[in-house]
Amino acid sequence: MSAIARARASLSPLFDHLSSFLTPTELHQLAHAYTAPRNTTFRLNTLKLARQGVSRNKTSTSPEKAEVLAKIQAALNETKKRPTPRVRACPWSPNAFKVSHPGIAVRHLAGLGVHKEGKIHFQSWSSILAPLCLGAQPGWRVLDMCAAPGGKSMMLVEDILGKGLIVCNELDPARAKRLQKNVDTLLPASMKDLVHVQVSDGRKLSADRELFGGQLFDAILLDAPCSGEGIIAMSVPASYKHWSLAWVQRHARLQGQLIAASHPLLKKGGYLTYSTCTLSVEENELVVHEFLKRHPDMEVVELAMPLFSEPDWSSRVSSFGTGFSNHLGTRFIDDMSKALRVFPTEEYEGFFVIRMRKRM
Ligand SMILES: C[S@@+](CC[C@H](N)C(=O)[O-])C[C@H]1O[C@@H](n2cnc3c(N)ncnc32)[C@H](O)[C@@H]1O
Repeated sequence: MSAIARARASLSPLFDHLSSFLTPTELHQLAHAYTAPRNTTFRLNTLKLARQGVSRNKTSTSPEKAEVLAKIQAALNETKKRPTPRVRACPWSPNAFKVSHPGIAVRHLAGLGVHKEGKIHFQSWSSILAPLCLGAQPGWRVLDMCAAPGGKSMMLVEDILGKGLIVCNELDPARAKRLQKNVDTLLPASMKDLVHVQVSDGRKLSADRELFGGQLFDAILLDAPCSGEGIIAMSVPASYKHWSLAWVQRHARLQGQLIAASHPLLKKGGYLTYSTCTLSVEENELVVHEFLKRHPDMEVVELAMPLFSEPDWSSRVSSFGTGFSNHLGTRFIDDMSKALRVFPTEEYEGFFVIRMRKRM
């Protein structure tokens, strides 16, 4: 039996469930993605490059960036892998990269000085998309409702350019400690005051408003706990051993409660970005649909990256597609085609992200 056939056999309830919206070819590609090793990806942490706080695009050709990339390439040259692994740029971000060889894992590069100094952060390209799609601006107060271990929060700090506040909320105290460690490694001392880490249930935050001075937020990132269908790897049984329809439904309920709790915390005119690393419609479009039905003051808007204002954006990157307008007889309200669905491949984890705005 091939590895793909084995994946389909051992995850057959999942494949049956996904067959309500994936074609037979897509299901086959998904099984391939679950079995193939994923390329190691990372981003440059511009906060730790010399000209801290300058916008990420402006640093795209800085000498220090070239120096960091050269150090990583030198380490790759020393590996015995053939063909020699190369650092390759991401098509939609000047500071996201991958290593071209699937045999290079994070552990091969984690000991490098540039990593220990926080100049690079290992993060999936899909994860990098969510804060870019939120589009936080200098001076904003942003709530990251489910923040640990904090890769996305640290990118939000890059966006506010030294002014404003990022409240990083997390339920699990052990994961909040990992988040604090990332704050310590990835932020220069002068920027630590821009981040407030707190341990709290995101569903109860509106009752705890004094925790962050009682003020509302210009933007909220809800990167929700999910069933993780976009990050399954057959070589890591922990990534799929819990999966069941009940597991999907349990997460959908929690996601519905979290997104509802975000609403009273958002300013009028503020942005809410909802994301997951799962594929099920029940945890993505359906959660947003139910939320929008109950909150007519919210509307779906374009994702903040320039790529997504182009009419043909979903055909620009082969893994990218739009959100679904309907599913199993339910026609979703508002414009789900503005949402991004990322299909899992060797390069990308599966992901869903949508941006909404509270009307003025
Ligand atoms: C998808 S992960 C977040 C990843 C994170 N945004 C990042 O980029 O590093 C979801 C997180 O939500 C946390 N979580 C689960 N239930 C929660 C709740 N009720 N309130 C707040 N956080 C919760 C989990 O412990 C987990 O750390």
